[in-house]
Amino acid sequence: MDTYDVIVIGAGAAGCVVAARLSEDPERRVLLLEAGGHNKRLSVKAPAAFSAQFGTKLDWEYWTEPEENLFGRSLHEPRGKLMGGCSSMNAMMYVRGNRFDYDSWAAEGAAGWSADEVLPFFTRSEDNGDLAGPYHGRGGPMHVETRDPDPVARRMVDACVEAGFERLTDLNGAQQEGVAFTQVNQKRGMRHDAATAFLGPARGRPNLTIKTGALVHRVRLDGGRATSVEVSFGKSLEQFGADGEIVLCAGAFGTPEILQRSGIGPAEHLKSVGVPSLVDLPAVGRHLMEHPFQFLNWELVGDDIGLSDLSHPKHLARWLATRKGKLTSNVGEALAFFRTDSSLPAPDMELVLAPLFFWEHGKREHPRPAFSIGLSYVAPISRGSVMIASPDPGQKARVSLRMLSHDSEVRALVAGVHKAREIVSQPAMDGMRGAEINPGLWVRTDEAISEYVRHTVEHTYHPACSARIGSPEDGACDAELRVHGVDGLRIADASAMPTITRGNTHAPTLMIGERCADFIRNPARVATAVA
Ligand SMILES: Cc1cc2nc3c(=O)[nH]c(=O)nc-3n(C[C@H](O)[C@H](O)[C@H](O)COP(=O)(O)OP(=O)(O)OC[C@H]3O[C@@H](n4cnc5c(N)ncnc54)[C@H](O)[C@@H]3O)c2cc1C
Repeated sequence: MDTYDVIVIGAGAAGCVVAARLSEDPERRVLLLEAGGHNKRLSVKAPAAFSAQFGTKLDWEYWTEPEENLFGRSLHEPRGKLMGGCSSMNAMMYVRGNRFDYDSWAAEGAAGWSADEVLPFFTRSEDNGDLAGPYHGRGGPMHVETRDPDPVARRMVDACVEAGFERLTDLNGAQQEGVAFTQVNQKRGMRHDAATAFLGPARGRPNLTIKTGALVHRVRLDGGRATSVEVSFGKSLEQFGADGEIVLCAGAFGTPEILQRSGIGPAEHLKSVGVPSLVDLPAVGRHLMEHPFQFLNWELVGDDIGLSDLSHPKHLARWLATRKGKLTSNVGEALAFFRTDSSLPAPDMELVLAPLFFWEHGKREHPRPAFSIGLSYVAPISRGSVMIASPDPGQKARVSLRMLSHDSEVRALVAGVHKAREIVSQPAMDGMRGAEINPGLWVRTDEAISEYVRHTVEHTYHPACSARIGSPEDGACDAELRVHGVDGLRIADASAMPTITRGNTHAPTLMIGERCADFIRNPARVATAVA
């Protein structure tokens, strides 16, 4: 059996950070295991093509169980199965969330995770091409920049300002509330995913071994310590030993799946699916959080057609020749944050402003040019679950979001629909605003909008918190990301978030990866966990 100092499971957003940082020490032998393959594909590199990956072999393609509050609909949760994980599939929006998120984490027991304490781990990763100052980093591995937005997106931002939003340049600075063009993870017109950014400079290191096509079945324990990993490459089964630590970075679905298959999770459930329980941790797979996402679309009239002709071959030709043009769009070109209720401590709604028709994960088309506003409800309270149905790693877990379990969540989305309509009615949109396509003007009353939301709401592709930091009764790991009841096993990915952040989840997950690497590199320096 080949043995390493550290084994990292999953080369997604956080896994790439952990493997790259830990292999900076040439004495540390690091193995990175990834079930998917390489990320050198057009649909990965060309920013606007991200949704072309959905339903392909690059997508784990999770579907939720029928959602009880959404008239029994099952929702598709695409998840990147390739180097970079979802960071190679996402819409590249670089958003850290609100400082209230991190201060709440710390207040609820996650010692060391307050906004001020996590800031250096955000800036350490960052190479911001446009913004500087105390909130931003230069020279880090992950490039961040503001693109040149489409004219339709510019007008949508002007309309937000007319509707009362403050115009900002930085949604990751002192103030999140307002409207700004999106900062994105792109470099020279291409996606800058975590594999490219973090592993690109690390690949040549002799102490870093990367294995793709490596489906991790389970972590093996010996005397309460995680000592090896069982992996299949096609039909052949192999085992790799860890002298030091094993770090789970398989994402909000993959990490609780692997823990449960390893016998670490809710004992009763594990027994019921034929897995011997080794460590009874009820919270593994519970507390799953996700942002509900409601799109609205309008027809676009006048000379500007936004990104509506994106699939025309001339745009691909231009991008291939120059890495410029419409294919560099991340679709969500501008973002606005606001509170649906002024008594809230922080914004609960993120508006994603997109100069094209987007509906059902980009699968639907509209015969005429259009633009969209997506409402991402960033302060949800519903909790779902990720539970394996068998010990077989080829069988995906049962995922339930239990989205919109609380009427207050629907009320917030209804307020968001009213706000989006108010924005679109502003003078800045005159000459551009056509007929409302979805929901359509006949859906007017709060009651009708509520019903419509339950029929059509999706998610923002942000599952999190399914193996979260918390006490052994309520969480999977402590504040230094160590799995409760097991030595030598940590969790570093979106599943570890105590609660979901108010914004997109990629940047916070990179930060979690940075923190995990720091915990492992500097065990004496880090504070003792409280959780
Ligand atoms: C379509 C889409 C759009 C998004 N848009 C944005 C956005 O614009 N901005 C933003 O901030 N966030 C966005 N996100 C969310 C963001 O990308 C994720 O929150 C983030 O990538 C999560 O990182 P992670 O490390 O937790 O998991 P992932 O990045 O999903 O990585 C997990 C890795 O583990 C691997 N893995 C899983 N199971 C196994 C196993 N058994 N064996 C071996 N390997 C395994 C996976 O293949 C994957 O590579 C989006 C996500 C999607 C899918």
